[in-house]
Amino acid sequence: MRPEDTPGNLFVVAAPSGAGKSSLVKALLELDSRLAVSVSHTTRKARGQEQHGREYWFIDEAEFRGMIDRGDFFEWAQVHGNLYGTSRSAIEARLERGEDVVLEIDWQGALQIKKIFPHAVLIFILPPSWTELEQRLRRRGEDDAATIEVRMANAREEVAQARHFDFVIINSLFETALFDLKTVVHSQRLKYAAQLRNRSQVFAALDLS
Ligand SMILES: Nc1nc2c(ncn2[C@@H]2O[C@H](COP(=O)(O)OP(=O)(O)O)[C@@H](O)[C@H]2O)c(=O)[nH]1
Ligand SMILES: Nc1ncnc2c1ncn2[C@@H]1O[C@H](COP(=O)(O)OP(=O)(O)O)[C@@H](O)[C@H]1O
Repeated sequence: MRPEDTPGNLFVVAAPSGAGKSSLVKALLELDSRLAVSVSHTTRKARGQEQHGREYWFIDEAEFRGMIDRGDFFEWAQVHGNLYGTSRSAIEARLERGEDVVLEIDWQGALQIKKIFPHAVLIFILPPSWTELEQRLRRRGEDDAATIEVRMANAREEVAQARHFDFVIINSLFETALFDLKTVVHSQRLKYAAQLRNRSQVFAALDLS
């Protein structure tokens, strides 16, 4: 099966660091049992509460380069000085089984994914302002001042990429942004179902069977 023929829906969520993408995706997953998140590989060091295999597969650069050489990644990119990648094993089997998958990756990865999976739905999350973005990074309390500075500088370039995405959601009030995200997911499922000719497939896709 070619990647673009896989029956599952693929959602890609990108945002500048601190915009609230992980919080939104986590809340979405709690509400939507048909959605699974793909766990990426990274060379970044784990933060306090993060667990190997839950937030990320934390590996060193030699291991990461080995995976690149073996063609294990659908996409990978350097972001804020670290390497991040989506492995084939993280999403291929799920999509082939017809399950919906969400990727939380940066804009470079999102555009690579769109080339491989043209049906992927790209969603960009924006913060309400630069000031609020910086405050969220500080309030999160996970990064030192230098790291926050790099992320704020990179945010300018990242936000400029929003125009390549299918949807843009402003995460001002959390519940409103979550509702917007749910609507995009629901709408994509309905669109996919409407394209199916077989009645039972339509019902299954709508979860009405
Ligand atoms: N291209 C790509 N980017 C990723 C992947 N996983 C995470 N990222 C992105 O890397 C950036 C930094 O992520 P992270 O270190 O978790 O910091 P955070 O966004 O501040 O929580 C974010 O833009 C993520 O979306 C991946 O597999 N591929
Ligand atoms: N709508 C919101 N209003 C206020 N704070 C938020 C909102 N959404 C997320 N946050 C907070 O902002 C910080 C960054 O969110 P996070 O999900 O880690 O961002 P990202 O994954 O985009 O880097 C966290 O402390 C989170 O609780």
